[in-house]
Formats: sequence, C-alpha cells, structure tokens
Amino acid sequence: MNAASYSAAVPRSTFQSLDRKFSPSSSGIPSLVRVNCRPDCNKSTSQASLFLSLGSNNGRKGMLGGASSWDTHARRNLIGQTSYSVTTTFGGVATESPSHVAEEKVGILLLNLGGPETLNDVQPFLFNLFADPDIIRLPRLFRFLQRPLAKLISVLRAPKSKEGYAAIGGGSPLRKITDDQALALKEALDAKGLSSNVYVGMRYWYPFTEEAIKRDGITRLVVLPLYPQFSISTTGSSIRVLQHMFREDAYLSKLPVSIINSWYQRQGYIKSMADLIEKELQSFSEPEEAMIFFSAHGVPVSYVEDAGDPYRDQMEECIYLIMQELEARGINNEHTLAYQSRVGPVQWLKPYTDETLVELGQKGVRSLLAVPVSFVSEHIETLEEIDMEYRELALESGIKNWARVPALGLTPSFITDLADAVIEALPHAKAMYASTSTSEEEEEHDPLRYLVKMFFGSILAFILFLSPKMITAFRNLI
Ligand SMILES: C=CC1=C(C)c2cc3[nH]c(cc4nc(cc5[nH]c(cc1n2)c(C)c5CCC(=O)O)C(CCC(=O)O)=C4C)c(C)c3C=C
Ligand SMILES: [Fe+2]
Repeated sequence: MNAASYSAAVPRSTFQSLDRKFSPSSSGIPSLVRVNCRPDCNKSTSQASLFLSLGSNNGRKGMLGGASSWDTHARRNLIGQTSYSVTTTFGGVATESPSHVAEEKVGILLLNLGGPETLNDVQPFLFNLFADPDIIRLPRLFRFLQRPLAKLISVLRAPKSKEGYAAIGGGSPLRKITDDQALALKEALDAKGLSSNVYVGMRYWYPFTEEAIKRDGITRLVVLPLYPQFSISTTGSSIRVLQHMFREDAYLSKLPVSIINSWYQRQGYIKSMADLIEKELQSFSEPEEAMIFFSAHGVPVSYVEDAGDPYRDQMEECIYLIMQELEARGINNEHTLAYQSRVGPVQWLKPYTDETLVELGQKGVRSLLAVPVSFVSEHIETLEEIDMEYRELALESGIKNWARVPALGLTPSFITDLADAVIEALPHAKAMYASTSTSEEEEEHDPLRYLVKMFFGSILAFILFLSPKMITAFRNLI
C-alpha cells in the first residue's frame, strides 16, 4: 500500500490507540491492551507468579494472588470492524484527514526485550527482568519484596545464564539486530513515501524504553512490538512502561499514538515464515519426511488460564495459518508445537520442547526441522537453547537429521510487511490525555495502608522464605 493515498479499511492486524479509559479493575492498565482474548476469558483478575503457589487470595484463584492484573473482558477494538477513510501524504508533506490538514512528523517505536551485551551485564539484566511485575507477579501485599527477590534470583540465576551467553560469543545479539531492523524499516517506509524516525526501546537493557523516544518534534507515533504474538510478559509489560511514561509527561500525553498489539496473522509475516520453512526443508535429503517442529517461548500456564493472556491462542492460530499457507504450496509435512525456555518450578505451557523431542525420537521421527516462532531475531534461545541444547537432545533421542529455520531478521518481505502495518496503523493514532491516578497508586501514597502492608507482608514473607516450596523454587532456578 502506498502511503501517499490510501483508504484505511484496515485488515486483521490488531492495533489500538492509547486512550485514557481505565478498566474498573484496580490494575491501572488501560483497556487498550486487553485485546485478542477468548470470549470466555473474562474471569476477574486471577494472578500468576513465577515461583510460588499459595492458593487463594481475596477469593481469587492464583499463585500469590492480587498483583496487578490483566482482566480481559476484552474491548475487542479490532480494526477490522471499523471503517476509516483517510487520505494522507507523509514525509513532510501535508497530511489531510477529513478534519484537518497538518504537517506530520512520524515516529515509530520498536519494542523489544533487550539482552546483556557483555557477561558483566548478565546479572543486572536479569535483575531488571525479574524486577518486572509482569514477569514475577507478586500480590500487592508482597510487592515491596519485588526488588529484593529480583536481586536474589538474578544472583542465583546469573551463572547459568552467563554460560549460555558465553556459548554464543559473550553477549546477546539483540541490540544490533534490532537496530538493523529499525534501519531497514525506515528505508522500507521511505520507499513507500513515508519519512519517519524509528526508535528502539528495550524492556530490560539498553536502550531502555523509558529513554527511547527523543524530543524531536514527533507529531504521531506508532508503537510496534517485535513480538508477533501478544503476551502479558512481553508486549504487555512494555506497554505498561509506556502507559506510565505517557501519563507522566505533558508532551507524550497529547501525542497521537497507535499501538500494534500483535501481528502474527498478517499475510506478509505468515508468507515470510512459510518461505523460510519451505527453503530450509530443502536441506533434508527427503524433505517431505521432516517433521516441522514449532518451538515457542513458554509462559507460566497461570498467565493464560488465570490472567487471560491471549498468548497460547494466538500462537496456535499463528501455527495454523503458517501450515495453511504451506499446504496451499503443496507442502503437507507433519507438524507440532511445543514450548521452550521455562524458568522456576511452576507449570508452564505444555508440551515442553525438551520432553517432546525425546518422545518424537522414541516414536521413530528421524528428521526434524525446528522453527522458532515467538521472536523475529536470533537470540540466546535460538542460538544456544535450540541450536546447542535441543539439537544435542534430539540427536541423543534418535533423531538423525536436524535443521533449524533462521529467525526472520531482515528478510525483505517481512520488513516490507512491518512497514505496511505501520502505515495502516497511522490513521488510528489518538492522543492519550492525562488521566487520574489509579486506586493502586493512591494506595501506594497512603502511609498508613503502606505500613500495615509492610508489617503483615514482612511476617508472611518470613514464613514463606522458610517454606520447602520456596527452597524448591530456588533450586529449580540454578
Ligand atoms: C515471546 C517471547 C518471550 C516470552 C513470552 C518470554 C517470557 C518470559 N521469559 C522469562 C525469563 C527469561 N527470559 C530470558 C531471555 C529472553 N526471553 C525472550 C523472549 C520471551 N520471554 C528473549 C528474546 C530472551 C533473550 C534475550 C537475549 O539476550 O538474547 C531470560 C534470560 C536468559 C536466560 O537466563 O535464560 C530469562 C531468565 C520469563 C520468566 C517469562 C515469562 C514469565
Ligand atoms: Fe524470556
């Protein structure tokens, strides 16, 4: 689609504008991120924690209970249901909509996870990760423990993680790859007539999301997470940071913003994945014999079943769409989906990649094509976990022929499709105006409530730290 003139009857990508509507829950999370949820997932606010399961809290099923929640009575603001008619020219040229003509300066913010660049960065990077309340979901009563717990876990986990990063050259390649993707996206947008500034915002390492958007006169912003599928733990977490930034900042709160929550169903992405799979199958002497083994990053089951994370549904739909595309090309290989990279003692999405590989080997599968599907760059979990650990396990389990599809990276058809997604999202940008503080924030500022929480929380935490469950939890980390 050419940016110079388009009628934005936007297809299936789900994107929404930041708006100031808050849900009735106390989470402080704007309704904008509650998307793509199954119709039956509007249970209220059950919580998940990575490490502990203590049963109910305030009548809520879940791990430690009551942390901030992703209740998902999804305001399915799917753009496919809306019809827009906007004629726009970009690139320093007048932008014309039915209501106004203005000079637009477009910014695109790519969101990603970030990774340690050196081995010395590993522990502080892990600290940032585990200090995220969307990764370790503590109930409010225990929230004051988030940072000490993150410190403890990061120190315990660091030696194992360092080994992994050492095996792939001493650091994560994510920053370089994401910067390259940003440049490629800018060029693809230029080629479509849209001049833009593309920024990179990482959640847990440099350049941090909080510092990503520069004050260079942007008048409209598209937020594009580099995760095809939405999860509370990835896109959701980054959007939470943005939400906070936008609430605090006068300039940002007025900036029209459009957020692309997930884009796994875009044809350009599906076809690009199918191209990579089709190509890699040719590396087998008998391509039709190879099982296509999709390996997605896992999340704890409670995210999906209690907190309403749409991640598993989106992942399954994504695999279905890729397989449909392959079948349309006459490729009818068997396929399966499993989840990798679990951390801690709780149940994660199943089946697990390691267990599935062993089972497939035992069942007589001899050729296997691994397809990483939750991420679009090479990173530690493709380069170390899949290419080294899982490959070795597969070969030990009787699988003779092993290959892995590369991450999409800079694949031109993929980058072009991201550019289209940005262009389609632009007309839907809306300002997020200043909002009132949430009940959660108000509570933080009430000293009496805070003291009571600290008192009871400390007693509970003391008991908890001595429990066998906690000891097992830490043992499973290292
Ligand atoms: C869609 C992708 C990802 C999801 C979902 C996700 C959830 C998730 N991750 C952890 C814990 C860790 N993740 C780590 C690294 C890491 N995670 C992702 C992506 C997703 N995570 C990426 C791309 C990376 C690698 C970045 C890089 O440096 O290359 C790590 C550190 C590495 C390690 O020690 O294994 C941890 C720990 C949790 C707990 C979680 C959901 C709750
Ligand atoms: Fe992860």
